[in-house]
Amino acid sequence: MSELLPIDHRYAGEHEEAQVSRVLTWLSVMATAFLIVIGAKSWASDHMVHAWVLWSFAIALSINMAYFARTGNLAFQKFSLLLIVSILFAYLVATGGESNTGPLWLYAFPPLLFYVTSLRVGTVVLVLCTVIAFIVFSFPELPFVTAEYHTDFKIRFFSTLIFESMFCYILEASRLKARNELVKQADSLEKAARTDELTRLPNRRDMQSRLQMEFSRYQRAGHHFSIALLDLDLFKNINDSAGHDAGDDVLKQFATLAQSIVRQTDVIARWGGEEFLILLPDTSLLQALSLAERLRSEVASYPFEFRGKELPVTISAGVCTIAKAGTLEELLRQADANLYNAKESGRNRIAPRVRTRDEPVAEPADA
Ligand SMILES: Nc1nc2c(ncn2[C@@H]2O[C@H](COP(=O)(O)OP(=O)(O)OP(=O)(O)O)[C@@H](O)[C@H]2O)c(=O)[nH]1
Repeated sequence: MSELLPIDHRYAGEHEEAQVSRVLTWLSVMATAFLIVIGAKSWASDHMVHAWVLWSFAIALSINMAYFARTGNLAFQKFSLLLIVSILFAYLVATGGESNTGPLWLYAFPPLLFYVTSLRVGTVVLVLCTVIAFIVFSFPELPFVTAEYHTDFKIRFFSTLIFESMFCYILEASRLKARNELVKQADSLEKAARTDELTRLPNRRDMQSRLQMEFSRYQRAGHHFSIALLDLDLFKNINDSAGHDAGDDVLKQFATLAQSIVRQTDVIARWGGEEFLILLPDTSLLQALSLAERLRSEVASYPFEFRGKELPVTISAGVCTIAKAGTLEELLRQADANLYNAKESGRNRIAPRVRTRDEPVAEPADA
């Protein structure tokens, strides 16, 4: 039974990754520039150690950018950027930076963290950072802590940081929800654009892209494939005698029957009107003829009916293999010509003719 092609979001995913990586690169460039300038300011104020520490972080960020430009490893870029920024913030909180304003830079962390990681990882890292900041604030006598903060500042700092973190969480959660909603909508639109509304089979557009893919596979690796172009015989008579609804229902019944007969790897699509096309990957002409013949005979003996009334349904088919055609256009043209021959020879048959038990026949020249 054929399935619709799975929607490929790899392109969208890659596009998103590229965008994240661009944002991270720009943030790294800006942070490096800030660190150089603030480091220079500290140098000018005779805070040599602080200046050198800030420049070291600027160097670390530059190395991270250069490494990413060389390897393109986004996961590593994210991880090392977060690590550098976390250590920088820990340093700023512990030393107070310039005039005890270092902790203020921590406000830049929540949006960056949620953007770069997930909501869960971001929350865990933020809680950890808050705990570390709390320890530094509470125990100024710790060996690596040189700054002391006013109680008022500590209370305001924590409450605003927690408020900002929650706000960023909510914003990121709604951004992700909207994004997932859009992806879902794009998914169903894409599916609808590739599905025939009446039979729920892949439509002509979908089949054309599958044919193109199969043809590329044939050109690349020499995998042969065949097609069978099917047409319901004298379908107009069904519409005329039993009504358009009956015709529609017959098309649906035929689609279900045909899907149950073709292999999992074969694809049957509604090619248009009462015409269907089966794509048979890795299938020779003889195998394709045998499948088409089986389908023809199953259809001829299947009790199609509409509102209790039995309807006589048969199909004709033109089969062709890529080995005999060379190009997709020629393949379709030959299958169509064979279908025409099948109709001309009396319908309810396959062309080129296949040898049956009770009717041994030679293959025609156009096979
Ligand atoms: N009910 C219904 N009829 C359709 C649909 N699509 C095409 N048709 C009808 O299919 C009929 C095709 O008629 P023709 O092209 O004359 O072919 P045919 O009667 O099948 O005769 P042969 O192909 O020569 O065997 C037309 O009457 C179309 O209106 C559909 O979706 N539903």
